[in-house]
Amino acid sequence: MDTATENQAPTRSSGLRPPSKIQLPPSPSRSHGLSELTDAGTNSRGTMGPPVGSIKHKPTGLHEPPTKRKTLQERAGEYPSKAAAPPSDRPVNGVVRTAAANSTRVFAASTSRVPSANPSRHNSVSSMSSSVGYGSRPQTANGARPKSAYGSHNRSKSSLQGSRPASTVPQLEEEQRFERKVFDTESRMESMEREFQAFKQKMEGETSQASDLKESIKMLQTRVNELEAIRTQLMALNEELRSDLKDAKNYMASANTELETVRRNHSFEVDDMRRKHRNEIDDLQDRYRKDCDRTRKDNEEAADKVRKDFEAQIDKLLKMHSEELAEMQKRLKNEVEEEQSRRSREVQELQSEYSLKMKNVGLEADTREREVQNVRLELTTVKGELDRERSLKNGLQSQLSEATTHNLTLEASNKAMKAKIDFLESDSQAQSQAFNDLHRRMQEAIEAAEQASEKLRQEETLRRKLHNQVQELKGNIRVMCRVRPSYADEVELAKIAFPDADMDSKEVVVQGPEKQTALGNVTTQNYSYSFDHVFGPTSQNSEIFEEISQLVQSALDGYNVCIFCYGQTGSGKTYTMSSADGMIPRATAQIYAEATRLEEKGWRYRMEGSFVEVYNETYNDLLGRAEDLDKKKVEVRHDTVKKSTMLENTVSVVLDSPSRVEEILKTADKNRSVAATKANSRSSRSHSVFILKLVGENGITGERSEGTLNLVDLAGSERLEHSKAEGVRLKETQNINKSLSCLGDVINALGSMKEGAHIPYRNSKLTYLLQYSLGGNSKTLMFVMVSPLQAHLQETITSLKFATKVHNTHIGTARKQTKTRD
Ligand SMILES: Nc1ncnc2c1ncn2[C@@H]1O[C@H](COP(=O)(O)OP(=O)(O)OP(=O)(O)O)[C@@H](O)[C@H]1O
Repeated sequence: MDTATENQAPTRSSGLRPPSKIQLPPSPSRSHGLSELTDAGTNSRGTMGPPVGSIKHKPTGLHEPPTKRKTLQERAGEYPSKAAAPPSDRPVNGVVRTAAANSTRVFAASTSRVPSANPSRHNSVSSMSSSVGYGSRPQTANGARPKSAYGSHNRSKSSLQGSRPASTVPQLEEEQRFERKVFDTESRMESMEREFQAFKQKMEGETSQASDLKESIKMLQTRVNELEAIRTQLMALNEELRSDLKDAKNYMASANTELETVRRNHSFEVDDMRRKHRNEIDDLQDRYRKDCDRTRKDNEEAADKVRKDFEAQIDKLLKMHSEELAEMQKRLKNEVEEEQSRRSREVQELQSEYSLKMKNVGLEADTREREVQNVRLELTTVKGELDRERSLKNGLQSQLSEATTHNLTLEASNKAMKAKIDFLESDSQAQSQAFNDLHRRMQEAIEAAEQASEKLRQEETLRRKLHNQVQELKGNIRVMCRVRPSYADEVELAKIAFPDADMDSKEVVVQGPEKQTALGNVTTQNYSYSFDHVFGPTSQNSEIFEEISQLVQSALDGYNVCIFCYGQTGSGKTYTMSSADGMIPRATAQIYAEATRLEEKGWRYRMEGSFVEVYNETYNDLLGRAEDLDKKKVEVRHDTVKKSTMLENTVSVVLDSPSRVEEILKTADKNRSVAATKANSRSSRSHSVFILKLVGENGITGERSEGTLNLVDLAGSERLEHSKAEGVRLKETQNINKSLSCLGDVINALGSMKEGAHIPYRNSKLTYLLQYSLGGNSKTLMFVMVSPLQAHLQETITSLKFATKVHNTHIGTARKQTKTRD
């Protein structure tokens, strides 16, 4: 309601000076007439937010009611326009109606009320209204106010009742009082006028503020418009950016596709390179090994031959020489002896003859002298005979000188013989010189052979290193798959394909079971798996061994190696592992051969084999007595420092010949078959672990290596719900499943291993036993065995999934357990 309407009401009812003269300035905070502006201000704030402090309610100096004030319109309706007020349910109007109904009474009360020292604004307006209300009374002299109006007011009642005139004097008093009151009222009106002027000024100030506000609202609206324009621009920009983003996303997607293609190509290339590299390394190794063997053999043969030739030649020469010498000496000696004896015999004969003749001559001379005495005549005859005798003596003397000459000749020939002996002896020196020469050359040949051996030793060390690098390149956990052949009576076969059998042989595709779709169509799904190698049904154990022989070599080189066969019952685990030409006999045969070969390089190996089974989460010694099975407590101890495992209460066999392995396998088989009478086919229900400890020492280089080869034939992996086992079988199956799942957990944990992460080895006896043969310090190979039967299809798919999980696991680098002697 506008102020005009507000001011008309009292005029109509009272006839006093119309309060319409009082131009109530609009005030947003105090006046009801300004409530619209206030509302507008509030609205503008509501839409624009709090723009300026000027919009805040300012204290006016007037007292404000603690409660919500009535609008001017409401106030106007209180008295004069009560009849015109539209009926309304609103509480304000109700108040207005109540006020209108009691207006007479209210105004009467107001006249007697002294302006409060602390009037509310309501009161101030009331007082203004009351003045108006008071003025509205009929200006009669008697002031005949409705009695009820006074009577209804307690406070007024007492004062007015007591002063009510009963005659003219009191009427005069009443008029005087009335005039006084009129005077009071006028003076109050004046003061109110002043107050109103002040108020008006204030309101004008407020109005200017409001116009400022409007100005600022306008500015704000302009700003809003600007902002709106900016928003539109931004929206457009946003659109552009969005389309750019879309383009970028498209570009990213195409780039990603390209990248993916490039990456795939790259990975193909890397795979190809790796494969090529591996093949080259294998070829090189083979060639190198063959070359080494050939060189070594050639060297050895050449050295042997030369040595033997020399020795034979020397022996022969020495023999010939000594024989010849002995013979010549013997001959010479005989000749000399013979000649000497003959000469001495001759000299003796001549001497004896001469002495005899001299004796005879002396006797004859005696006889002659006696005869001279007797027969002087015969003296001349005797003299002639004497001359003859003298010439004979000369002849004999010449014979003696001849014999002496002959003796001298013999001596000369003896000397010549001696010279010949000397000569022969000097020839022997030449020969011994030749012998020395030969010896020296032989020494040189031996030295060369030793150098070649040393080179071979160095190359063996290099080979070990290269071998390990190759193994590391292949990864420390490898997974291979083998599908066993079917038998004649096995007719319902699963569809298993080997797409790359002619190339790498790494993939196997299994056609899944038939499924019916919602539309009733029967569909099948192909499951493709990829491993390090896939062996088809025609593969032989020898081919399998070719793939693992390098791991066996690693065990000799000082690594822990674990090879295990995983798969359901009847899939070929035992056939692969422990049959007559399975991995265990082949591995031990290779180890023997290799250990023997390494002997010439200074290595001496000690091999010890144990065979244990894990049945129902208990260890059993398969090399002990059959009756001790399930009774004797086998303990597994770990040396955490040396990172090795010891078995207590088990028989360990020193393997000093390949035939010992056969014995071990037979004993284990016998023990298991004895136990099988108690719990069906024991081999299918337990894990068997063949443990071969290899300790090598090199006397030349001082190296020492300790490796372990674990060959594990796991229990059948069929699922519980599929096996429908009960009783003992149920317990067996539960234990098998638990240990197999623990094995998976351990491999999983090793794959995702962070430094110091917990590996749950202790969760099963199997993983506890293999603690140091799985993981960082070992090389692991898993064979997943597959049955070709359709009936086993689900188990086959489960096994292949498990194997894929293992295949995707990367286990840290293996460490060699090699020590160097102090
Ligand atoms: N590659 C193969 N070539 C020929 N015969 C095989 C082959 N693999 C397995 N067999 C035969 O299949 C049968 C089951 O094999 P095997 O006993 O090795 O299975 P398994 O997985 O060890 O079973 P279990 O878990 O019961 O010990 C045997 O008769 C075995 O001779």
